[in-house]
Amino acid sequence: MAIRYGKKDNEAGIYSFMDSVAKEAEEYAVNHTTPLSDLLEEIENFTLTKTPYPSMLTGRVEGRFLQLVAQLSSARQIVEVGTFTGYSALAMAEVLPDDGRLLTVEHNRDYAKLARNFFDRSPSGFKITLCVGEALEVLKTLPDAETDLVFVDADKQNYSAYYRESMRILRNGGLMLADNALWYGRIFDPKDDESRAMAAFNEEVRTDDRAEKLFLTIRDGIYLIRKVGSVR
Ligand SMILES: C[S@@+](CC[C@H](N)C(=O)[O-])C[C@H]1O[C@@H](n2cnc3c(N)ncnc32)[C@H](O)[C@@H]1O
Repeated sequence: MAIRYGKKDNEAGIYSFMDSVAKEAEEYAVNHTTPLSDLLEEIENFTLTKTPYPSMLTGRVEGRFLQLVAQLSSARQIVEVGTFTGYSALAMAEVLPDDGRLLTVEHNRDYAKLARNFFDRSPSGFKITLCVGEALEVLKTLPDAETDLVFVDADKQNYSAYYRESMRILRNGGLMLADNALWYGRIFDPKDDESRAMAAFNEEVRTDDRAEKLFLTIRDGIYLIRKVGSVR
């Protein structure tokens, strides 16, 4: 099924990266990428048609990418910051082995309820723990160096703080994926707090010798970071 992206979120609001830069390329990529499970397709359709901010959804290309990264890195312990309707969490959980676990954190109770209902319907739902709360507070409770993969997709002002906590909880060789690293192109000339925070986060990662990094222009940008040194 062909899926069309690029809806404006609201009248006042934000256009997706695809609208302004590469909508056709994005649709082409979607239609040349293996669809995910029926339930993930249902979550995607639900989110695109029934929620006020559909562009928050990662979607098929990024969902498949997250699955591949989890598979190729043989991840067993995954932490996600920003659940929304549960799409990316479930995508990664589906490729985890049965003894793998994914913790996802969401501070909006309504979104958490929607996600939990979807997780309950999935045969992979038992691998997911959904925590309702402030992501930074939850990350601070996690042990050092036991996580294989962190996916950050939430409030932009906290990305640097999420990065520091991720570098603490990741094992050496573990991976962090930071979504919206391009922040709709606003990082090139940041004019607001969120854009400045994203530009500062990208710069912090770029100059951190504890990390190998690859800046990907998939969708709204994904910063792929591999922890290679010990935490100072
Ligand atoms: C871009 S959406 C996540 C999309 C999701 N990863 C997906 O693929 O569908 C960001 C989510 O993070 C949540 N969020 C924002 N700030 C948060 C915080 N400080 N703690 C926990 N959740 C937060 C928002 O409520 C929102 O649901």
